[in-house]
Amino acid sequence: IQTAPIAITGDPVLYQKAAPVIAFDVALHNLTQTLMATMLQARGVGIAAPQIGVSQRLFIVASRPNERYPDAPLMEPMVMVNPVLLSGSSEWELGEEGCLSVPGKRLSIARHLWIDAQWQDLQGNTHSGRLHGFVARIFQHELDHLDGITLIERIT
Ligand SMILES: O=C(O)C[C@@H](Cc1ccccc1)C(=O)SCC(=O)c1ccccc1
Ligand SMILES: [Zn+2]
Repeated sequence: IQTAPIAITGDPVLYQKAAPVIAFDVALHNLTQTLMATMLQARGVGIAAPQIGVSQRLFIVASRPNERYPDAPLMEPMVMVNPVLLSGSSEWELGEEGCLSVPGKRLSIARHLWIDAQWQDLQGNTHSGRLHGFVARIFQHELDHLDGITLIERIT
């Protein structure tokens, strides 16, 4: 399966608002496979389509325990199409984040403790649910990518 180069700070695609996915076709499946392979190769816990130069509203959340979040859940990677943050907890939590598009940086970012999210799967079915902790953090980080926001913009 093909991997793709990851766009890094300065690449205009990272600062655009991504377009909604409308075709749940074989092209979307192929894009998702490339996205997944690229994330796994880069050993990320998430990745958004704009990070491989595709300005579409699609990302993957793939939490696993790691040195910064040892109690993070090990989860099957979740493909989220046209994701929406419906509401977020009033409590925020500071946590260390990295970004595959901002190599070598670890920044402390405030995120909602939990969020109510809605998204579509690759078949176009709509799902919704409450995400907590590290999974909620990854979702919020990836959603920023779909809105042209990277860690650097979050800090400033
Ligand atoms: O740039 C990305 O979207 C991937 C990013 C996702 C992310 C990491 C940490 C918090 C929120 C979102 C990464 O996977 S960075 C590299 C990494 O594997 C990692 C970094 C910090 C903590 C745990 C993992
Ligand atoms: Zn990132």
